[in-house]
Amino acid sequence: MKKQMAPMNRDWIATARTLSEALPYLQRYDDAIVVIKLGGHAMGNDEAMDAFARDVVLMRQVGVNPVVVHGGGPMINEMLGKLGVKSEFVNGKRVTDQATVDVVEMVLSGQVNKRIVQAINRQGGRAVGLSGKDANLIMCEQTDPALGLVGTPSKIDPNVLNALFEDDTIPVIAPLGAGENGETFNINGDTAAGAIAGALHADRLLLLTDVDGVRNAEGDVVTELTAAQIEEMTKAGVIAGGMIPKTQTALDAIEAGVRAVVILDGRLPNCCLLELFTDHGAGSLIRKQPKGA
Ligand SMILES: Nc1ncnc2c1ncn2[C@@H]1O[C@H](COP(=O)(O)OP(=O)(O)O)[C@@H](O)[C@H]1O
Ligand SMILES: CC(=O)N[C@@H](CCC(=O)OP(=O)(O)O)C(=O)O
Repeated sequence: MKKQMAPMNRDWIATARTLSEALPYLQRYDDAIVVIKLGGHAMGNDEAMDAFARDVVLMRQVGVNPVVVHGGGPMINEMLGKLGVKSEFVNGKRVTDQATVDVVEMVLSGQVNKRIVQAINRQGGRAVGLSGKDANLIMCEQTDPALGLVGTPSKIDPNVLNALFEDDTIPVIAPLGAGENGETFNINGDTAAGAIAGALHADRLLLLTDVDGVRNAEGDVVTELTAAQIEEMTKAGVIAGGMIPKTQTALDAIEAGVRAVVILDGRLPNCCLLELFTDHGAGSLIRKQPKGA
């Protein structure tokens, strides 16, 4: 039985000096599913990666089922540059031909995925890396012929994830998907995370990025955003660039049954724990509004 996540009544991160001191304050969040999208810009040095991995392991220890979906745009750019392959983005998506997708798969599934898996395992967790191609996790359709091998998830089979949860294992997913005709599709990391969270009816989707939340025209972070506000701010150009697919992913995920989505700064130490286990949370929260709100 899935339990509802309740906020903690005390800010144990601020008050507890050690983990053992903090543990009695933690409720058990049995079977809550939290999908965390770690963007390439939010991935820091080895120390920051270890801190992220510790957060993920601690989540598992208190009974949450974390699922990590990662990006790696800057790492793909670096490798494409080294190989002399030119690349361009249209509406936040990389135009992807066969040579590009080969590099994307090598970098995401090989390099970035294994770095995260190893970091979690070094912190005492049990992580397994996979991409959307494994066990037909993400089947894709072509998003737009003009973008080439960019995919939109058309069918998610979460069985492999449920088996991993049962086995106390943390899935780490690279955003690539399989096509009906054997193609490998490149999926935007936010889109892949939203689709996985939707299929799992996750309790939370955390989109970790390089800003502390969605900012309004005055530059202040909006702590809770409605669909109407997102629409208005996007029309006004206040939500722009990479924040457009993120807020759109959030709205789609809520529609698909995710309880809440939070856009927050992944570079902040303990950002996931601050968001999940403190009263004040972090970043910008988007959740289903009651009818008529
Ligand atoms: N209203 C807004 N609030 C916050 N950031 C915004 C806003 N509009 C545009 N942005 C931009 O969106 C960026 C995050 O998107 P992106 O660079 O694609 O993130 P990531 O690489 O983490 O997926 C921010 O760094 C910021 O420059
Ligand atoms: C289709 C598309 O654009 N795919 C992305 C996949 C990686 C990604 O999303 O990385 P970040 O989360 O770090 O931006 C790309 O090729 O860069």
